[in-house]
Amino acid sequence: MRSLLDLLDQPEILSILFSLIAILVVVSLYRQFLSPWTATSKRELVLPPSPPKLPIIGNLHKVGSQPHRSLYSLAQQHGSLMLLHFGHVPVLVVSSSGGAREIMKTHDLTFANRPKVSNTEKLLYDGKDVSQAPYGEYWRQMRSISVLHLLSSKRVHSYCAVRQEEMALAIQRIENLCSSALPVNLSEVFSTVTNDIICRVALGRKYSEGTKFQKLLSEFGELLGVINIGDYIPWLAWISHVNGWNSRTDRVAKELDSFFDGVVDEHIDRYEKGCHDINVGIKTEEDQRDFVDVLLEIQRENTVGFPIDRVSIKAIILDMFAAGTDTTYTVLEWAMTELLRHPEIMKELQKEIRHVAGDKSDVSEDDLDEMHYLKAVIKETLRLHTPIPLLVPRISTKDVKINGYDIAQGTRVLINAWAIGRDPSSWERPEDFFPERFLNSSIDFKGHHFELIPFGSGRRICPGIQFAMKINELFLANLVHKFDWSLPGGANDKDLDMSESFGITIHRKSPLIAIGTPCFCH
Ligand code: HEM
Repeated sequence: MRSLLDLLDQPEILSILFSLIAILVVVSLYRQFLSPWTATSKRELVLPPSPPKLPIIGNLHKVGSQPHRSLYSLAQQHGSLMLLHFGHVPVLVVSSSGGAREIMKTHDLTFANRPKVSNTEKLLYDGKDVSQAPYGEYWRQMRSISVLHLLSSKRVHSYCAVRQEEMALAIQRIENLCSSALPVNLSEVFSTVTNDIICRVALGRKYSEGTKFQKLLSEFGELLGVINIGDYIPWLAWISHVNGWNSRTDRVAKELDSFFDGVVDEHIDRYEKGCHDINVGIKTEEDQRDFVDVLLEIQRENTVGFPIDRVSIKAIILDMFAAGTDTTYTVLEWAMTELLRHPEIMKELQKEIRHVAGDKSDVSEDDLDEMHYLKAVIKETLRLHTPIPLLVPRISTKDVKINGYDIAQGTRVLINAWAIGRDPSSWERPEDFFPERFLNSSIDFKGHHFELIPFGSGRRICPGIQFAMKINELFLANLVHKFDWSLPGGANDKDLDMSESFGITIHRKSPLIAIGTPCFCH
């Protein structure tokens, strides 16, 4: 003690001590008032559990090529609300129905925005479409135009004839193959039918370059699923140049853009020539125009209160294809896969459909209301094979507390709907394909039951649910009504390859090939 007092007597030592105290005061004031967390000091923040991270890349190495599966495994160890870091970017991963409710219901407004990533900026016209548009007036107007003129129940009902015609053509193609005892590439049939229906109602006609367009769309879906390292670690952005992702993204964006330019020009030409009635797509009593005609009219008459340019028109049409084709046909693909793996469920479904349809050779849309087992099969498919397993990412627009955890403004949110669909606290025998679970249950997929959210929920819920479901129900019903199905070469149904593709929408990695035998029971 004595020697300490002696030391304090020396003026140099005293001045060093005062400087140290001053530094400590400044640092603690900074931490209190100027650190990024303004409301609370970092010490008091309660953050969700996080797996250990590596320097620079954070947890990116844990994501892998099947993010819904790797994030599911991580959540088993770290919990259903888990904070990861992709490079320097915080990412909240939600894997429980309760957490999803917090994000998409309790705090829906806070999470109503989408994060900006370079792939979607390039591929989706820099957020001028509906799905990536920032939450606000532009998004509201674009979404309501799409709903009013394409996706509302009334509109969807008015395309009934288009669906029936396209389904009849597809069934005819299958019958031709079956009569020559040839296997049917069901994946291709499903994708063509969905694409043709959307083409006819949105663009007014089918396009002969349809196959090329379909290929482009599937490449587009794959690119949307790519994690671009530069979005998370900007100084590593050069990697996407070297590995070719950037040039591939640019090429796909350019080719799709020139396709849609052609479509818009064709519609403008037709309007200028005064041929409003040569539309071969939809013929409803009240309106013979297709969706592009409607968008061009809105542009000409400036009815939304702000100018809509050509880019907005192309973006909104692309959205309908991008969001509507792959997602819809993959449900058919996985439903038929599961039915082929479970012949007893296939038989039960055929029994219901053949009972309701009676002697009729085709199932009509009016028959569908009575087909409860069919609806259960589709729900079970959406639960186990959620088409967009991580939904479409959201971002928090302000600091918020979720289940007691502090979530900072700018945190990206991935909702693992695929994991929620197999959460044992919500589902018995979660890994089994068991449609009966829905027969006496009120659980639906329209965004109110957070155990089953394949279409999301809240303000940004998918507006295409009815559009997709009508196609899926009608086509699946007719397919199993008209044919008995088996695997080629007498393969065992349990051997069916179940590998998943890579991308934002998860479909089968290998196409679904099956043998159809026409059923003459009607
Ligand atoms: C089985 C078929 C489909 C599935 C599983 C599906 C799924 C989804 C999901 C998960 C979202 C994000 C929802 C959220 O953030 O909460 C979404 C958004 C969207 N979907 Fe779908 N979708 C399907 C069919 C369709 C169809 C047929 C269309 C139109 C033709 C469509 C148009 C859109 C649009 C425009 C958005 C963006 C909505 C917004 O951000 O406001 N979808 N969809």
